Amino acid sequence: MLPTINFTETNAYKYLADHFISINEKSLKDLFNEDPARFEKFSLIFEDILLDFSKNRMDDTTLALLLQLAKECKLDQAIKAMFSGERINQTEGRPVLHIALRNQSNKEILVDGKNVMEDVNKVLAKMEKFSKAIISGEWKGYSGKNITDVVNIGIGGSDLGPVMVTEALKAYKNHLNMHFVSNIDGTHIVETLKQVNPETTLFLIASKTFTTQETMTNANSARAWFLQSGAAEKDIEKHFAALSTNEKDVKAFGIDTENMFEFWDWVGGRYSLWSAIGLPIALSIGFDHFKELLAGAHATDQHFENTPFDKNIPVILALVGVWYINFFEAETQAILPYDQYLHRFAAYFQQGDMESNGKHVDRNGKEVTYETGPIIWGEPGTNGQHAFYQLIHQGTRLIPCDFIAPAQSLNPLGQHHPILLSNFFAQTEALMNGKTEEQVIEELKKEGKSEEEIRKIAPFKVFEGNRPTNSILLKRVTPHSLGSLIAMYEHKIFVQGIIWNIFSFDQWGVELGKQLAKSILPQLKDDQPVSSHDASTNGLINQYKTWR
Ligand SMILES: O=P(O)(O)OC[C@H]1O[C@H](O)[C@H](O)[C@@H](O)[C@@H]1O
Repeated sequence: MLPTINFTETNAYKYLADHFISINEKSLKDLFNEDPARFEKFSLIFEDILLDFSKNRMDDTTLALLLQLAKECKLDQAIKAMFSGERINQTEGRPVLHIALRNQSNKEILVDGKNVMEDVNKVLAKMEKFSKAIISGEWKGYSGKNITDVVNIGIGGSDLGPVMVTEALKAYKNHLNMHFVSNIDGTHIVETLKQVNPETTLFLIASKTFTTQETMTNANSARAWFLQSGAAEKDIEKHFAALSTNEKDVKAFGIDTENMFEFWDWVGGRYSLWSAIGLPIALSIGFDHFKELLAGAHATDQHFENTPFDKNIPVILALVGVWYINFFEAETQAILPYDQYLHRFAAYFQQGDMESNGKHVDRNGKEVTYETGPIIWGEPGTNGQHAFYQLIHQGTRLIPCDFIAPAQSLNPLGQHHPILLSNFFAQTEALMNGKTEEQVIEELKKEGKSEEEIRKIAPFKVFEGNRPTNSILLKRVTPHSLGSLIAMYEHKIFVQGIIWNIFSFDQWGVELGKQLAKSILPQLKDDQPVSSHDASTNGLINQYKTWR
């Protein structure tokens, strides 16, 4: 069982609330001037990843109090509960064991007296054999040709992780063309099927439940297309595989369980890229690289489990986030990777974070009286700079940002990488230091502007600065470092959920819309006007009926 402590009733919270008043008056510039050792104190290196959290609006006291908060919320107990396989997803009665999927130490993890590592290793071995057969061409399509294209059909956690990782690790990719179909909009599957040949295409039907409407509809359309293109029922076994926990429905769909890659209810959808759901990753970059991804995540797991909180990267990331969300009242968190390969990283953690911690009821079943999960957003640098950074620099909101960049480029081309990184370094410096009115006036004078012109324009050119950032500098994007980085964010989300006293591993909030869609669908069959909804919904449905 997880602790059920209301963090606003801890001593640390009360001290933090007082302490906030004095910190809020200080600028980041002051904090750096006051403490020459600030960078050394407020940065951590883990393997080839440096976290610099020194450009945050906090000092030694803040950190000490935040660490005390973690202690008072019994974070240590919660970490132990997760790693030991306790059913910490209490609202669904399940353990939370994505850490087992990448447990390269193979240390036993027991659930109901059974070591889950046996099943995990069995499926990994099956994934290895299968991916090797497909990649090498030993596995043939129904007409004897090699597989050239893989179409993953899944949505949410059965899509976002594999998409993000295959994009992030494109530099490690083999000859297989990867396609991902998620949206129920027929356009997605139709446009994808235009690009592939049934004789050389492998479809992966990825769904934890194997009941998700979008995925099953897309899967059935893919199956129909395959059969209409000249293949026979018996050929399905060469071209369709399932990644799921639901053996019964996989069989009913017509997929041989030989081609089923299993995972278990203790793997949350948004934490499933390490499981059979990662098969498209293994196919795209090869199984050995997939294992390195798991090893990177495992290294972070060990760091998270065993490192004192003051040196523990996920814990620090989480506490700094809590500081902004609950004291500075920051509503959003930007994730800004300065790496084109990481272009889906923020989108991935929109699900990871917002589906986990977008909760308004605490672990006692009571309405919370404080903010929980932030709104996660972001785009890769430098594109974001030319789009929305204006608001981050000069808008009225405080937006904590995580800047992420690799020191080494996987595509060193002329001056591209130094230019990219000069922007990465410049942005966090600019956000911290800003530009004073005196500096603006000085610059305008140098440009030869008149007193009158200077007076008019100067206020608009001032940057107040004092805007907080984390910088995460990786040596290089590799399967290992990416695995580590993803796991850092996963555990950050876990820590925040513990502090906020919420359940991070269910997602009841997505159910209501699904339920209503199911009841609306039959009403769309005929042209009879509907009147059973509110006036707005009736009006929209009836207009649709006249226009379709
Ligand atoms: O993998 P599936 O069972 O098809 O689920 C796909 C997705 O749909 C659900 O609505 C949940 O919100 C997600 O957490 C999940 O990843």
